Amino acid sequence: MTKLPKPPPDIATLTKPKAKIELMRLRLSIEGHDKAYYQDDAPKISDADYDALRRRLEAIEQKFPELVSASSPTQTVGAAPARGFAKVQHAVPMLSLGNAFADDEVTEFVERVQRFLKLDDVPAIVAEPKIDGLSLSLRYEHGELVRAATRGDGFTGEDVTANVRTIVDVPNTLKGKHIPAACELRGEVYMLKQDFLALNKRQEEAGETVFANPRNSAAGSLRQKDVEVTRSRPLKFFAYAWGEMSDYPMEEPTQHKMLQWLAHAGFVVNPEITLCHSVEDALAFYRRIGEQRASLPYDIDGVVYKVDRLDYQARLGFVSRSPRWAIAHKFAAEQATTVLEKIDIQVGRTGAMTPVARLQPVTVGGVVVQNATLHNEDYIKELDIHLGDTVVVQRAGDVIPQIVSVVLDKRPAGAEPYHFPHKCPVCGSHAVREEGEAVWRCTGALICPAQAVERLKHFVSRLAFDIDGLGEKQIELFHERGWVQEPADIFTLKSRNAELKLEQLEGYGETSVRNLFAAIDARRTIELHRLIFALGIRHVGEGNAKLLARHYGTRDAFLTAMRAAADAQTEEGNASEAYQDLDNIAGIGDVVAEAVVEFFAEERNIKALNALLDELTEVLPAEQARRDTAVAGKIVVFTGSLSKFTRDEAKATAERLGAKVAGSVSKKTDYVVAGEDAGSKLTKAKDLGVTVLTEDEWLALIGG
Ligand SMILES: NC(=O)c1ccc[n+]([C@@H]2O[C@H](COP(=O)([O-])OP(=O)(O)OC[C@H]3O[C@@H](n4cnc5c(N)ncnc54)[C@H](O)[C@@H]3O)[C@@H](O)[C@H]2O)c1
Ligand SMILES: [Zn+2]
Repeated sequence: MTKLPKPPPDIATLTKPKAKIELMRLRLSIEGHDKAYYQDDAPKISDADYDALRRRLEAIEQKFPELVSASSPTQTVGAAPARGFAKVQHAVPMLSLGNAFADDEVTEFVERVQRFLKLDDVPAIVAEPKIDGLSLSLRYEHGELVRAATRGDGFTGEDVTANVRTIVDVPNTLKGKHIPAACELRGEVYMLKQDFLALNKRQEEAGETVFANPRNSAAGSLRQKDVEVTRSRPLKFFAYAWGEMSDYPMEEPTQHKMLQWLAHAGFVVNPEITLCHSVEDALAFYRRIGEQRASLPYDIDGVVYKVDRLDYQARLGFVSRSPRWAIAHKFAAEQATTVLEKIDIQVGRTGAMTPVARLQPVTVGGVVVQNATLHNEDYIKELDIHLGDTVVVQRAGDVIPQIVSVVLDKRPAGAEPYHFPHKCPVCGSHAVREEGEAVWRCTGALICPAQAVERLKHFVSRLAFDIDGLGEKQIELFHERGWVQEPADIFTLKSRNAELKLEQLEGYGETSVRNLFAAIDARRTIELHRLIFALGIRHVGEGNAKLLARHYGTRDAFLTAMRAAADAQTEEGNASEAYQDLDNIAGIGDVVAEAVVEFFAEERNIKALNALLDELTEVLPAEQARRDTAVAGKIVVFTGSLSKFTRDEAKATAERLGAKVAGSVSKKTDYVVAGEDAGSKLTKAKDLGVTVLTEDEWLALIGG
């Protein structure tokens, strides 16, 4: 018996108010996933899970038709064109397809067509593999390609003409005699599985985006702002449809004849496409292609059946978002069962701990799977996973394999439930899970090897230690060589250089090494807020670091208070005076205060911090914000390009004089200081009636 996660409430018993709420929730969720999928080419859930959300939405809307609105996902297609692309209006909309999952839904589709057309016999039906890519419309005028557009929201797509000209399968000029004066020819851009794997490997090595599956990789590659990037990606194209046709290139056109014409005109048409004369034929095609699925060189996610005769298609027409003359018969998610041997915790670059199931290798849809994601602690609890369980693994839509359920009957006697570790497996620091969050995070910000590179990069960044000549690249190199593991190591490079010999590194010489050491030495004196920010404590950005520095004033006052708060921390929480004092700082909330205390409660961090402090000569006390200036207590926004001072300088000065510098304009803003080419912030300031100052006026105001 298979245990399914979270059975949703039964639709039959759903009341209207409850339905309304659930519809709202489903719509928001679907819209979010649509954006991730169509605009960002990076889905967050599997297609099967997404389809389940849609099906539930449809079922509820069917029960309460009065709750269907025009903006419901059941009435719309895809997502609006993304910013950064010119928009193209489709002469004939590009729609979606209705879905069938079971055989009898296909039978019903054909019966519906027959009833609509009043036909006694089953009409001829073209069965086509449903290519898992993205659809593209190509406009030809007098046989020449003039414009290429993505589907977008069905009515308006993105102009990708320049990119499409790099695709070999798309002819620039149509061949043959019967070329319509104007036509929009359509089909699917896709990527071969092997090309997708090779591309991902290259991307991974270069530290670039890795795609979840060939579809996203095709979409991401086509929708590039830089044509050269698209050119470097191996995109392919199958033609299977059209939009506007000024006239048809044949008498009594049919889907099948049109496909042949597309092939003559110079397109690649899928070789598996078959003309069927009965539902049985169509289903046999579905099964045959389903068996071949894993060995086909490209991904397909089902079969599309289309009524062959175009005059029938025209009579059948459309319902909201899809044609009545076609339907997509989807393949079920690919699943298999196997044994979960153990669960490993992977620690990400910012300390997030992700559980990964190690499985006995199993083939799922033609691919060997040994690892599957378990997302987080709650997911494991919900599925009630025990080590040694037999589990159902799914590779739906080819996202990372997931475990969807446990086969309880096969649970070995004495199998232990899994307890999520409260310690980082990489560095041993304690882990915390913040309220309202699903992830556990390692608190060893300063010392955890899994986080080291990210943390060290942060440590030397512009608003932290800002060491000349020590940027992200150098940090990566020094860390890789084992020379710098934690911040203090940066300051001992010089004393270890007899051994390290930095001057022998490629690109370094005596002078650059001398300069680097001088730059490091210069930072042995550092402002308190930079030191606090550099520690990389969760939720402590530049602003919070400044609040803390100003409140405590000196290094010693700060450290003493933090140690006191951390020492007084108990299982039940934080009740100490030191904690209350921290929590009461204006602008510092519970979340920040707790994160700070967690950092100081980890001995390993304290050790690393002390090692760092030993290397520093002086931590400069925070400058107290002044209260006696013209701008004390005022909220200021700087915008446009400033010529008299840099943005950082302007900010530092303003803050020293007691002003608060904000990033965006609101009713609370007192002054907007606008440089050249100030844009929307300036407009907004004018709209809200906020005082706008030039750079000179600002300087006059602060007496500078
Ligand atoms: N995982 C997610 O978060 C997420 C989010 C949104 C959509 N999706 C997935 O996207 C799909 C829904 O998107 P959709 O609205 O594009 O519908 P669809 O993919 O179900 O069907 C329409 C599309 O099929 C394609 N197609 C491929 N071969 C075809 C052929 N031979 N003839 C006609 N069309 C063909 C066309 O591009 C067409 O636009 C579902 O599979 C869904 O699971 C997933
Ligand atoms: Zn760790």
